[in-house]
Amino acid sequence: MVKSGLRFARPKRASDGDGASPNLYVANCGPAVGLSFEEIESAFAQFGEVRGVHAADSSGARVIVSYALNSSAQSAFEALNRNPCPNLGGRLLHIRYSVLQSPSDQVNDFVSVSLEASELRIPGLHLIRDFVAEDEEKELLAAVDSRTWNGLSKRRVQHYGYEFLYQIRNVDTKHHLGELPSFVSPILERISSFSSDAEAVHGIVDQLTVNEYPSGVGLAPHIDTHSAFEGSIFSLSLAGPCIMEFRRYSQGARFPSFATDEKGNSSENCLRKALFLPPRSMLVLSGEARYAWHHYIPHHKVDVVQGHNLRRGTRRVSFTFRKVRNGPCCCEFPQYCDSQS
Ligand SMILES: O=C(O)CCC(=O)C(=O)O
Ligand SMILES: [Fe+2]
Repeated sequence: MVKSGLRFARPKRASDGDGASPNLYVANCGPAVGLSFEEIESAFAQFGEVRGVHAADSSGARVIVSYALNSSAQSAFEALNRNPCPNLGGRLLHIRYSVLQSPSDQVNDFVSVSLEASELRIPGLHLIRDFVAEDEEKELLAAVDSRTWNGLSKRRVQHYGYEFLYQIRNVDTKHHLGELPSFVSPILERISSFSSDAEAVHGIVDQLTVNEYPSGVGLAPHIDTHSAFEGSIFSLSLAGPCIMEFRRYSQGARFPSFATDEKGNSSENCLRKALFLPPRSMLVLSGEARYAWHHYIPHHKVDVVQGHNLRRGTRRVSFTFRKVRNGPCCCEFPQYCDSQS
């Protein structure tokens, strides 16, 4: 039985709710690790009446098992926590007591994922599938793999044209690294022929960041700094898929009055929409999509897309092409603009 509509939280402190909750937060357990809700329910039902099994978040690997009685939760906790569970293929479960969140604390971690950019109805957001062919994808990956990667804490990057400095979220304009490498010339040609953006022509896109994300690694919600780049942003996905979430915060972006946790969950209400990015597709962000919406890659190994669990590849490599800005940004979204605040 899968219930939705109720949200449970992992207690903030290990002792919170110990033995005083009928709800267990169970990690390493769920459809993403090959366990159906029915199997989970029947394994936990040995310890008492199970009222429901809920997805704890959109990872597919963490569930809430909700008992009728606290004592059942306690028995299951004592028997199964950090012990291989014989009825679930010997899986080692990590269990904590969970508490029901009050509606004001609830953060909706479930955003339905579209396959088509047009369904999101975000002006300036476009996705072009099969922007490169499979053999070109291999060549592009081989080209960057023969160059030096720079290690960040969870992913690796390469910068061309200008270096992007993560501490200041801006580019070092005084230090030109040279022309973009010749292996991206066909991509630049295609960008200029596909794009209606007059600025986005070959030779005018002058900065490239290549990101390599291992499976399970994402990117914190952000808007690319307005004062750093002008025109459209073009991001080519290679090697593996991911989902990208778009968020429109009412408070603006530069001096946010909200806090986001490591999953990007925010205490402030925002509009959230998500798009599946298949390998070899080109995402184009312009206008409102580029200047007013945060983009975010959740830190998932498995994305739930239209009811299917899609496992990320061992890596996703993206090529993000941008144009370094000359002069301040004069966009129509001053609340998100570092040049205008
Ligand atoms: O990996 C991607 O597609 C997006 C990268 C990105 O948003 C960035 O580098 O600012
Ligand atoms: Fe970005």
